[in-house]
Amino acid sequence: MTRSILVWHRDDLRTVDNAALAAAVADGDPAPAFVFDPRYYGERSLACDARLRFLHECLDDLDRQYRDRGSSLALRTGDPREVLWSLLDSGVVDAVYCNRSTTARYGREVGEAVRSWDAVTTFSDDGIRRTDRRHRDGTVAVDTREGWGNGSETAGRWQDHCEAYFEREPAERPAGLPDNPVESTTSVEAVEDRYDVTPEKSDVPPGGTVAGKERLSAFCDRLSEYPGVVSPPAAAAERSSRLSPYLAFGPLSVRQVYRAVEEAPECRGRSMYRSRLFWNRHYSQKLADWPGWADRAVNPVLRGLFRDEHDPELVAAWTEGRTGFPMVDAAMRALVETGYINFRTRAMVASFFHYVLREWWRRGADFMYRHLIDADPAINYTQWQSQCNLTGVHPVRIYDPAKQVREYDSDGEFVREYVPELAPLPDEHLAKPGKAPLAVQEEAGVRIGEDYPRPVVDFERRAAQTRAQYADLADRAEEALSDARVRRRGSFSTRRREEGEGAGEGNTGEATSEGQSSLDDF
Ligand SMILES: Cc1cc2nc3c(=O)[nH]c(=O)nc-3n(C[C@H](O)[C@H](O)[C@H](O)COP(=O)(O)OP(=O)(O)OC[C@H]3O[C@@H](n4cnc5c(N)ncnc54)[C@H](O)[C@@H]3O)c2cc1C
Repeated sequence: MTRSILVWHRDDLRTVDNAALAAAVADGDPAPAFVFDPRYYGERSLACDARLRFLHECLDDLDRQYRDRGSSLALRTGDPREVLWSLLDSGVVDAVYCNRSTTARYGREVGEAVRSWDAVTTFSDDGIRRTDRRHRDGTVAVDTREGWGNGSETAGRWQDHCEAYFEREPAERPAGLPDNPVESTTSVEAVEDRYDVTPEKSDVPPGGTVAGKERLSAFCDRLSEYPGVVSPPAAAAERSSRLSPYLAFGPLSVRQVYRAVEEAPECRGRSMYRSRLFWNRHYSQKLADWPGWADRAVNPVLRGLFRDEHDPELVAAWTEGRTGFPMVDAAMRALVETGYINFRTRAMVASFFHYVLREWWRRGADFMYRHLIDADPAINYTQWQSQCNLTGVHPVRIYDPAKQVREYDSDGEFVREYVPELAPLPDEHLAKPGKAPLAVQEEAGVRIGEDYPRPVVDFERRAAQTRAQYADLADRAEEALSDARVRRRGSFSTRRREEGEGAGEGNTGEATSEGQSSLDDF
């Protein structure tokens, strides 16, 4: 008798390049399903409504793909462990197939529980090395990045593994499918009504494979522009790929994007972009190796840093974009209004939160995670830890927000869009509006201290205080790295450490955020 195989979709919302679906087609009758978990909805959820809407659009699109082939996407609500167990237990399906998802906290707990059942088969055709052999503390027993970049014979093994993934032919979309024996007990509309999903963000891209493919094809046509648009925040919002939410929810796979980009004419933009797709896989690998990334500092000496100094007023000024530092405020308002800011700007606000406001990184990382449409635990939390040097191997890079305005928004396009109260000021005063002479303020009709706040902290003083504190901790942090497991978690790049990345830009200790410009630069 043909086996009925439930294909459990999570962050793989596509029918092409889907190993679990392809295997279900080969082994029986696929029954595709998605389970809305109430944990991701409501006040305490770490997903904003705009991200939930993006997910819902992806589900509508996935359902259309299945319907075009004679099936449909079954929708259920509840704890996936209970929903899937009851479908297996009642005999509606005989087995569950799913792709491995690299996540943390609750999502990982659910995934691991389901994966342990005999009736469940998991697939990991995603460039991530999973050994699943674990130490007692949950870390992998085999170093998946063994030999990486250290000149040994095994150097580059992870890179080879990842490259092989990119080069392998992806599974094709199934042609025709049987009826889905799993009935939907809910709908996207019912879930939106029940949890009052009312997105307030603007300029959010539409979800789904069709929209993702259109975006990918338009981006491939302008790949040569990429190096020039990736850093300035206004240009990046308009002209960088903006494919990250599609990669996070999976209406497009990283491999599909990689292969489309490989077909474009060779140019610097193409190789830069290709590197970023490796970074995407690299950070997933880091989280797969150690799920603790989302919760605690890699280096035990730096754990809990600034946690007790918490100042709710400062955190509110940061989240609401009223710190008195125009680039930080524009960035935070852009994040909340649109769910997107580019890499450099994310790095700057993270660095500002931790080093300058001297706040515990997790509060900032969770806030950003909630608002990003492309929120990916593997990238967000590892990036926060690296920007805040919680590994003990990175330089303390403190971005000067005024310098960011001068270098990446010199015509004030980004600051004026998100901090309109500063718009009438001449360009040269947008970096430090408090320094604008009173006559200039008067002529522009902008009073700093009334229409726009003065800086909430003394940047130089706080930056110096933090640098001194990190210097004090340096020896102990270095010592903690003698524990092989800690060192391995923090091992982004031996090369970067040797070359002292971050010493550039006038010895301010500020790194270029494009420091990772090649595959060796992890
Ligand atoms: C503090 C911080 C938090 C971040 N959180 C996330 C997150 O939750 N989700 C997320 O997708 N990206 C995150 N990034 C990485 C990066 O900022 C975004 O991937 C990028 O801005 C998305 O825009 P894009 O699609 O136009 O990127 P492009 O510049 O067009 O890059 C293409 C793709 O490459 C990948 N990529 C780019 N930069 C990185 C990077 N540094 N690390 C890993 N992958 C990368 C992304 O998948 C991206 O879609 C974070 C960066 C920082 C500094």
